[in-house]
Amino acid sequence: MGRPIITPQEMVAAEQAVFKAGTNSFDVMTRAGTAVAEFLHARWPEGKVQVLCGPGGNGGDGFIAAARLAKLWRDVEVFCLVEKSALTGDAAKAAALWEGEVQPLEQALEAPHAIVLDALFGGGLSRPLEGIAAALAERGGRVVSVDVPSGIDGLTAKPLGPCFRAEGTITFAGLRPAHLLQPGASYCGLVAAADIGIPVQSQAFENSPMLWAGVMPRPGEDGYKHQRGHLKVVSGPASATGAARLSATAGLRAGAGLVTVMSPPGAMTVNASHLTAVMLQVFDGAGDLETAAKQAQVMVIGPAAGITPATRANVEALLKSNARILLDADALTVFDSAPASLFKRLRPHDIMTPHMGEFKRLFGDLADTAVNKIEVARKAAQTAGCVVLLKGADTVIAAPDGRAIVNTHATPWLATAGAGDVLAGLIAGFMAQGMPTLEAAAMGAWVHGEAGRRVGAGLISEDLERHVPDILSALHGEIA
Ligand SMILES: NC(=O)C1=CN([C@@H]2O[C@H](COP(=O)(O)OP(=O)(O)OC[C@H]3O[C@@H](n4cnc5c(N)ncnc54)[C@H](O)[C@@H]3O)[C@@H](O)[C@H]2O)[C@@H](O)CC1
Ligand SMILES: [K+]
Repeated sequence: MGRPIITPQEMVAAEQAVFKAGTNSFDVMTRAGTAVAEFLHARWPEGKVQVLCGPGGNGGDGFIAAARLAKLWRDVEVFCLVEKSALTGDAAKAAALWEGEVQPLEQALEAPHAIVLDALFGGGLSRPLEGIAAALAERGGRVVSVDVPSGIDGLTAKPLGPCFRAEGTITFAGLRPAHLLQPGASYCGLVAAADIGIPVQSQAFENSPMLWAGVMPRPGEDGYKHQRGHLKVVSGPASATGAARLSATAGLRAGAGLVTVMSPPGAMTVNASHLTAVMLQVFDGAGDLETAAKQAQVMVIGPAAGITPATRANVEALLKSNARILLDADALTVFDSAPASLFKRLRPHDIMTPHMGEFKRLFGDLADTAVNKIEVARKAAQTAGCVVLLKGADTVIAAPDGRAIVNTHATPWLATAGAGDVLAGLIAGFMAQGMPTLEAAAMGAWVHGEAGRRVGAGLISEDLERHVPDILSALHGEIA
């Protein structure tokens, strides 16, 4: 299914439910600590391990991991923020399993080691690290963290103050927002989620082909192009046509049967001189677009459309048609003074794909008031009444019904002119073939990220579409 995302608070509730039903909480901690040791030992197999234990459950996992690592013949030293005798509950039971010495945390600063196991605090931390814990966080070195890097708020994905920067993080049951959202994710390194027998339910998932492979569009053996959907992309004026063509070509690569660029009369020549498989149709005003939308499954408007009253009228006309609409860039910005007039027209199967700048123009301070980016996108989707894909290193896609998908399958090289136009085209191309909007957006973000990774350094947006056939072939289990 892809890994579920739960908040630290939801994790506590899930644990409590399982404990209430009779599962022994120390058995669960034992599974957690054992998973920690195995994660560390498998990926960092050599060198002395310095285990830093906090006063609560996170420290408990650390003691169990230390005992297990010693059984695996690892050289281990344990340091604790509090006296062993001050530990209570499961953490005290865990500490009792560690037969070696427990040194005060201060002594860890100078002690020789190769790898640090950071078991100071979990994702529920609510105040900044102080004193020796803060000094250890700032020391650097090779760190493996339990649950989250200590000092990071698992819910908001923000550092509370000084925090550890890990090469790897092992958490339990599902992922926390901090493992995927920035800036927290950049402190986590490689993230594993161990099954410790706590079932979790969530409406938020890490993007993975497993989420949408079942509804991936695929042409039938006896299919023809008209069954694969018609996508139409609205072009800007003569001096700004490239963005629409990037979207259109990506839509064709995504598999839409027919793709048409809708061109203003003055841009026909320049569009015609650059298009081959993509078709071209003239439009002169909003009425023409509304008519054209009757012969389309999906319309894309926004890439270089122009921040003009005409663009606004075009969007309003398209939203009267039965086609699903993808709104990007200028099609969003033209509503910055009257977002409600856009929101009342949008339907649950439409989609907008803003970056943070465009988002803030439409949704104001929502981006700063919601607890994290997943909630930001969720609230925006509810407010706008359509699917919202909020771009970034951590792209969040949310539907009005509360489902959310976080895509981190990407590369910073994608932060370049035109990459968003390609993303819009891919999503619209999948939608044109009948894929539900949320899943089409998740697949679009994933394929886009994978294409970006395959190009790597030096990427320009024109490079992306060439990689789409191999990526789709692999997703369909065919040899490219
Ligand atoms: N039985 C369970 O509940 C399980 C818990 N697990 C582990 O337990 C962790 C959660 O345990 P806890 O809820 O005890 O949380 P923590 O282990 O993060 O410890 C919180 C404790 O630290 C104190 N504290 C908070 N901020 C501090 C600061 N800046 N300086 C000094 N002290 C501070 C708090 O007052 C509280 O006593 C998870 O992260 C996970 O590693 C796992 O073992 C799975 C099972
Ligand atoms: K930790």
